[in-house]
Amino acid sequence: MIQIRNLSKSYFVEGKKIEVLKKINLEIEDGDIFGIIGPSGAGKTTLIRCLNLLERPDEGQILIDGEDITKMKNSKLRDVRKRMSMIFQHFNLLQNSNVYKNVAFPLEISGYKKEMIEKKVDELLKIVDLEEKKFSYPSMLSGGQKQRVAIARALANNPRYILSDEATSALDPVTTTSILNLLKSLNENFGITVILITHEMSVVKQICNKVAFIEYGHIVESGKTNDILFNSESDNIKRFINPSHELNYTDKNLISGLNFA
Ligand SMILES: Nc1ncnc2c1ncn2[C@@H]1O[C@H](COP(=O)(O)OP(=O)(O)OP(=O)(O)O)[C@@H](O)[C@H]1O
Repeated sequence: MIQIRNLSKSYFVEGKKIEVLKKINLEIEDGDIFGIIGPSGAGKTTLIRCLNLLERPDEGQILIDGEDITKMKNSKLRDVRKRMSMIFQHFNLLQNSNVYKNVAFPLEISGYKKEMIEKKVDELLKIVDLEEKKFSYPSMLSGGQKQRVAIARALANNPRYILSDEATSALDPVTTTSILNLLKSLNENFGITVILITHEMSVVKQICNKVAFIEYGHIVESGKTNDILFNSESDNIKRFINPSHELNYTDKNLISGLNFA
């Protein structure tokens, strides 16, 4: 289980402090497909980057099975991070390496022997259904195929968590569904917990069992997906789910006070 406790993060831009995450509290249980949704600039990417300490939080704790990873050092931290793989909107593949080399890369870094790497890459390409593209280069692949390579690479170190940062945002709806189905099957068949950032409600509806809505660096609400989708009291969430949602009284007053002339 991951427990995020009072996590805060600010940046300083030209001497001005920008508070990006403000006392975030969240719990992600093993086996969850946990969606983090919210408008652009809400702090979603920063939050996910804090989870694997690509960004160091200023305050707060990130407990994995009760142990605070922000206090861990060297090899212990390396081991925890190794089991948190990330996938990205733009795939981040090595353009001058073929599919085999891209997937083999983390295994080479981990010091596996050549025969072991060959066996493992073949297994991984089978899981993502890309065996026939083993010697293709990224430029020869579709967006969905590139994301499958990235997922195979992400699986190389037997991750406990996959952190997905808008991994389907550059894909068409059909390809999005196929990538989401792949993530769901990894969750079901290998017990991998998926933490998924998206600004698309359709993604959350398709695979997330839980969801947190983040806005201006705050968690507005989190819980089971259906509870957030159907029972949320928050107007901001309702509007995010359904942009044509009726504005509340304060919003109407605000708009009627504006001068559109
Ligand atoms: N390294 C940085 N230095 C300064 N400001 C940053 C940095 N990274 C992010 N920010 C700012 O933090 C805020 C949150 O950014 P973040 O990328 O986490 O939001 P997001 O919810 O993922 O947005 P989007 O959906 O557009 O990707 C933004 O105002 C952004 O400009």
